[in-house]
Formats: sequence, structure tokens, C-alpha cells
Amino acid sequence: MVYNIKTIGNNIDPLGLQAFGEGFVIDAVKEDEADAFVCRAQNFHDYQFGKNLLAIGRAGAGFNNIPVEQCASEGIVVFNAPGGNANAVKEQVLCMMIFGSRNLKPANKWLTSQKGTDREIDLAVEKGKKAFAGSEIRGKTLGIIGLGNIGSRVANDAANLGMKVLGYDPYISVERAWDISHDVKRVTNLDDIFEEADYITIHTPLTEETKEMYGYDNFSKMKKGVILMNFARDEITDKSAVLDYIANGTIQFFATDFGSEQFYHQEHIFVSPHLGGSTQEASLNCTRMAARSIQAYLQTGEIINSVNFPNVRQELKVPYRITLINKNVPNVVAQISVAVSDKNINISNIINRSKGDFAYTLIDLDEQNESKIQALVEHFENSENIVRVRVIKKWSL
Ligand SMILES: NC(=O)c1ccc[n+]([C@@H]2O[C@H](COP(=O)([O-])OP(=O)(O)OC[C@H]3O[C@@H](n4cnc5c(N)ncnc54)[C@H](O)[C@@H]3O)[C@@H](O)[C@H]2O)c1
Ligand SMILES: O=C(O)CC[C@@H](O)C(=O)O
Repeated sequence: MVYNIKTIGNNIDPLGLQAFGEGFVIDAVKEDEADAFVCRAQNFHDYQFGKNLLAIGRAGAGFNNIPVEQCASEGIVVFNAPGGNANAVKEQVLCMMIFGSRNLKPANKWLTSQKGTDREIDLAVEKGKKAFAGSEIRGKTLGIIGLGNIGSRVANDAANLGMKVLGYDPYISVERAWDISHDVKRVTNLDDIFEEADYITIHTPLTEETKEMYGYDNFSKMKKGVILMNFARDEITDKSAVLDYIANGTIQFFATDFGSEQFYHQEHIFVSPHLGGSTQEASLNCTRMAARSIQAYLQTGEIINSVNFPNVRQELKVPYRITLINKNVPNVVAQISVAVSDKNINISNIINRSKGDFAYTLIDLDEQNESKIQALVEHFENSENIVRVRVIKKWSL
């Protein structure tokens, strides 16, 4: 069995794609014939997915560019690469804190406007540089909103650099909480971040809840001279509020990874072109993670790192495995079991896990007879609550 993978956009790491290995062909077919896509930040809202498409691998963390619920309803499993670019973003955030504190942007602008011989410039520098004397991050308070893969790494490293770190994340996973240094103080009220922090960095996904969440209301609680960073998503901060609070001196420096004309050529703003997660290492990690998830899903039906279906892992030991994407409605598992026994087939193992309106069912069958399996597949294909049926044959019996 050969699977066709289509890369979307031209920023997919070729070395990372090698993780697909044998049994996969890259970019040999058109988008509507592919079994799976590997993509980065391309927008798939309003995109018409092909009927054959089984999976999308997002070689990155944020998946707000993909309509994941629509994908679930069309039987498409969406994977991301959690943590694959977290170190890259963390490093840029640490860089921005220091870059902002040391006034390097206005200092560089002032210096490069000086004319004359080197001696004359040197005299001007020594006379004028005090206007740009900055402050150190050691001993200051950093507030982090979102303590996931990126936020937790920023928290630990900032604590190691001598900062007092406050973290806010009402949905933090237990696993992630274990990774965070005891020196990081967890706060349960967002106001504590805005009232106490000298530096604030946001690392939450863009959701209905977080869209423009950070604006006038929070900023009115900030101390004067705060350095604010948004390396999460453009829409998370209210742009007018950012500009107004820069104008009144509350925000001393704003670093964002998302371009907007309103932010260009502003002394107190540094805009980077969505570079936080764009290092060679991160691109390789993320592509490799997306490729491995797709590979496992297509070849074995296992789900690892999906954002629209639960994780399902089960070693493939039987001749035939059937996987179903079904509506999460009562009685489906019973109907599936009855259908299998009606064909006089024995179930070796069945796993059914739901997420939202859809569920994934993996059925391992103690059966070698291909025509019996085919009849069962046809039954499932005609079942109203089942949106995707796949049959996976163990390679070597
Ligand atoms: N600039 C870049 O290149 C770049 C790179 C990677 C990720 N990102 C963005 O950063 C986001 C975070 O990435 P990550 O890898 O840390 O993701 P993650 O899923 O590991 O962590 C997100 C954290 O945010 C928390 N959270 C969710 N809603 C929250 C809320 N309302 N308030 C506080 N915390 C909340 C979650 O509980 C989770 O712990 C991504 O969703 C993506 O949008 C940007
Ligand atoms: O793919 C990219 O270049 C951006 C990645 C980043 O925004 C992410 O959410 O992982």
C-alpha cells in the first residue's frame, strides 16, 4: 500500500519529510487526490477538502488555520507538533525582553543617524548614549499567560535568569505542571499578572475565548513602563489598546511576531515576520513530528498528537483492523459490535474514544477471510452515524 502525501506551501522541511519512510510518496499527486497534507500556517478555512483526504499534519503548534471541527465531520484527522518549535519561540521571547529593556531599537536608530568621522561619531556616542541606558531583567517580574510548551519553557529559563516569574493558566495540564520550576508562582487571577509584572508575555492559542482578550481592561491595571510580548497570534491583543497604552507611556515596548501596518515604524514596537517558530531546528522537529503522526495513522490507525480526535494507541497484531470515525451519539458502539457479530467475526479488541461530536473506534478482528471483512466494511460505509471507514491489513502475518 502506497500513500500519497501532499505538502502545502513551500516551507516544509525536506529532511523532516524523510520521516515518512517507505510506503509514502511525496507531492506526486494533486491536492484533491492526496491521502494526507503536511502544512504550516496556510489558511484552510473555506477550503474544499478532497473526499480521499484522511489526515492533515500541521508542522507547528497553532492550528487555528485549520477548521478542525469541520475536518472531524468529514473524517479527517488533524495532527499538530506540540512543543516542536517551543524552544525556538522561547529563545526569541527571551531575546525580545532584553532587546526592549536595553532600548536597542531606538539606540540603533539614533546611532545610525549620526554623521561624521569615526572619531566624531565616537564623541557623539559617549555624550548621547545615556539617553538609552536600559534596565536589567534580573530581579524584575515576568508575567506569563499560558503555561504550555512555550510558556513553561520561558518560565523556567526566566527563573534561572533571576526573574520573579508569575504564571497564569487555568487549563494547565498535570503533565505540564510537573515540568515547571518551583520558583514559578502560579496565579489564578489574571489581574495579578497585569498588576504586578514588569514584563508580560502571552502564550495561549487563539480561541473564541482569547480573541482580543488582552486590551483596555487588562492594560488599565498595568504598571508604567511594561514590556509586552505577543508571540501567540495577532488577534489575541487589541491593537488600538496597544497603541493607546504605548502613547500614554504605560507600555514601554511591545514586541510582536505578527505584521500589521499599524505597528510599522513605531519607536516602541518591534515587529518580526512570524519568525518565532522559524528556526532550522524547529522546522525539522515539527515536520518530523507531523510526518510520524501521519505515518502511524495511515499505516496502523493509531492516533498520536491529534487536535480533533483523542489519542488511540494499540499495537497492530491481528490480520485486519477496521477504524471508524463516527458521530458521538448513544448506542453506536453496541451497533458496531452487533454488526461485527452478525458477520460471524470475532472482535479481538475494540477501543472507542470520543472528542466533542465525533468519536474514533478501532476494532481489531480475529479474522483472515477477506470477503467477510469486505462485507463488514460495506455495512459500515452504509451506516448513517459513520463518516469514515478504513480497513488496515497487517503487513506480515
Ligand atoms: N510565533 C510563532 O511562530 C509561534 C510558534 C509556536 C506557537 N505559536 C502560538 O503560541 C501558542 C502556544 O503554543 P504552545 O506550543 O505553548 O501551545 P500549548 O498548547 O502547549 O500551550 C498553550 C497553553 O495555553 C493555555 N491556555 C489556553 N487558553 C488559555 C487562557 N484563556 N488563559 C491562559 N492560558 C490558556 C493552555 O492551557 C496551554 O497550557 C500556539 O497556539 C500558537 O498560536 C506561535
Ligand atoms: O509554521 C510556521 O511558520 C509558524 C508556526 C507557529 O505559528 C505555530 O503555531 O507553530
